[in-house]
Amino acid sequence: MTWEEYQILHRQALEILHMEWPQFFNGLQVHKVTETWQDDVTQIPAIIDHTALKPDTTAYIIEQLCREAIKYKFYSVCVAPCWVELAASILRGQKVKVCTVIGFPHGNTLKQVKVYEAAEAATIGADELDMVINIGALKSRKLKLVFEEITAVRETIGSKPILKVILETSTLDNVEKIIGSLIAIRAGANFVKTSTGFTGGGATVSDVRLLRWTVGGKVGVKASGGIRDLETALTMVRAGANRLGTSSGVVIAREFFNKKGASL
Ligand SMILES: O=C[C@H](O)COP(=O)(O)O
Repeated sequence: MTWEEYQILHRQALEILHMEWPQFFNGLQVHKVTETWQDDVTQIPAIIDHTALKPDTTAYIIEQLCREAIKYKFYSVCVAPCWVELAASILRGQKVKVCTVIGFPHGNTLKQVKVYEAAEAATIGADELDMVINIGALKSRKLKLVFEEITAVRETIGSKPILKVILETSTLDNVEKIIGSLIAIRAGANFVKTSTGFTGGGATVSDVRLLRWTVGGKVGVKASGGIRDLETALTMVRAGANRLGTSSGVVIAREFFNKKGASL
């Protein structure tokens, strides 16, 4: 997609937001969209959320995930809520953060359930929460519902835990991706994130670029789902990602350190 094509989609998204929900624009500061994005690609492991979210993940896998995160200096481990306490206890005193998921993977549970899950997760040690947006509501243009859910989570957890909103981009058209991102920013999200890795498609370069163009430089973009090697990781960062979610972190980190000729 070219910059000109993007701008047409951005205008369409704003028109839909205005039509469906005029109050959305009260106080909204639409940032000046910048065409280019550059980030530091020299520290790939340090922006990886080292992820194990499969239903059959065991305590042993979580312990191993935490050990790997310390060894390769990943940003965080991303685990299901039931493993937050264990991960937090292993990582106490370490730089590696604990990230968990809310309303995962489908995003179609009740708002109250997401709020409760987020509050509990933060209490037991989660530093970062990756919350799945209500995809069906977004596609039905029930935009207030989408917004209220993210706002409710943000207000409940307070300002400290990092809140990432998973859009599940492979299920959305481009205008929906822009609308979802604008709502997420307005509701206080710190990041927009492409995918759960559980519903078919994962991160694509064009989606990452589109999200970066939409959120500007102050909000993060996490690319996730299907990132299996260093080249893909680098491509995502060049497109605008400043965080990567992947269950292939060790493969990517080994490639990275081999290439740099650095020892751990
Ligand atoms: O949130 C991150 C994803 O679940 C990771 O997906 P992946 O297993 O395709 O790397």
